[in-house]
Amino acid sequence: MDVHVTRSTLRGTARAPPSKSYTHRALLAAGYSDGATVESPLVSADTRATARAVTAFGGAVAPAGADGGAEAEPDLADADALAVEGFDGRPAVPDDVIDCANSGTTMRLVTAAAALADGATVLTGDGSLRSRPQGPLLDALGDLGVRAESTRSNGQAPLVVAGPLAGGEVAIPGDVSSQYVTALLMAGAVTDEGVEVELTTELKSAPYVDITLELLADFGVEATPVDDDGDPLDGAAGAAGFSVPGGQTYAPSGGTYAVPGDFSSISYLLGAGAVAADPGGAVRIEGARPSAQGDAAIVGIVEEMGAAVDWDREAGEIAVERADLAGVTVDVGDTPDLLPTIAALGAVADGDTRIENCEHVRYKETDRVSAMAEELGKMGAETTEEPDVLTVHGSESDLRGATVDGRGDHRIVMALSVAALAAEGTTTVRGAEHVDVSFPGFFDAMADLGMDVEREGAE
Ligand SMILES: O=C(O)C1=C[C@@H](OP(=O)(O)O)[C@@H](O)[C@H](O)C1
Ligand SMILES: C=C(OP(=O)(O)O)C(=O)O
Repeated sequence: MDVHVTRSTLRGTARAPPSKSYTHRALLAAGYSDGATVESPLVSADTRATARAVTAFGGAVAPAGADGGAEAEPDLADADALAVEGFDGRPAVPDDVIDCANSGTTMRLVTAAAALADGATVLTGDGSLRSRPQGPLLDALGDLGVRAESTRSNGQAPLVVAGPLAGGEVAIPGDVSSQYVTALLMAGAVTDEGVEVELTTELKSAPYVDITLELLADFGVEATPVDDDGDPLDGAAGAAGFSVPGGQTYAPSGGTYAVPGDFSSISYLLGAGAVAADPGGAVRIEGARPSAQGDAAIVGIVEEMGAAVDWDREAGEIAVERADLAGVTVDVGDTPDLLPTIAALGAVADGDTRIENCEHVRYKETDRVSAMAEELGKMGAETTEEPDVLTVHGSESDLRGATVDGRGDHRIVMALSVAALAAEGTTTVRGAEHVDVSFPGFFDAMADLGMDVEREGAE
């Protein structure tokens, strides 16, 4: 699908979709349990992949309250809650290959789950996912005595994993993906011996491990970040390792778990308001309650760029007014998914926006550092790309409509659409259907706020 976005003025209220990161973890944690209900889940292409994996391991995922038919893949769309039948810590050997589609989180978390099964699991995904790094996790599982291989011996999917995993001590780098740590902690809790993870390089994307720790605690599972001396820390930032005792049982209090709103998705709504809210009004965002999400940093970033932002944390509501934005310097070591949004805002702002510590943002659905530099360039933005830094020269950028490529990447599509709101004329974003990965209702929400958007071709 192509979308044609013409410069527009926005006003009104949008609701943040539920968090993708929490939904993945909640579905898998419910799978590790003997059954639980996941309330207000994100139902999207990526979270469907995790639901498929839970089913492949012998669990089941269906809309809560639906009369339990035996459909292989029940329609989860629009479900307010999902009833998950668990596999109780003992995944069955899947009947078929697990297709993780475009979802890195699914592939990493499910690879470690597969290591618990007494037999082989094969995991694959789309072309993007089959080019992303899985080697460090395969090596770690290999060191723990499990067969864990890339079929092409290049550290990329397709993967073959054959357990069972008993637990133990393992070392892994922290600067490629935090999802490896999340995967080992979630699986480690149901091993016999538990797992101790030592980080050989500094942890990037650390708040995502905090999300994991928060969710594990809500499912009654203990896992602890530790410092160099093995002493416990309050959070994942600065951790030298992690420890999860084995023999634990997943069970959320009252049998249900509620997913909070998604701050990575909120970043587009907030960014759109900051560049295009009606001067006499504001854009309001609901579903923005605080949680462990590092991407809540977008609220402070947009404020620092000069927009008036009011966040009522208790009500979970953010109001943002349009402003003449100014460039900022931001370290995205903890918040890789904000890079496309910040780059788009930087192209609209005056002065330079320097996005530092971004090398790991190159290992996502696409190399997002190059993708944003090149696609914003087509719209007239000047950028400088270094391995670890992207600088957007806002003052030299004269944004105008162009045809840009979403690179098959949901975040590139949404960020370019935000830039398009402020560009002269009309911008065509190719491959816009990929928003289905994390924010299926993105263009409906934007149109409701007043975006002038035409959709062309199949969704
Ligand atoms: O654990 C998670 O839910 C995620 C972790 C991050 O990845 P990395 O840890 O690979 O940086 C993030 O980019 C991704 O969108 C979701
Ligand atoms: C990188 C992302 O997700 P994943 O790693 O799950 O593909 C993302 O949502 O931006």
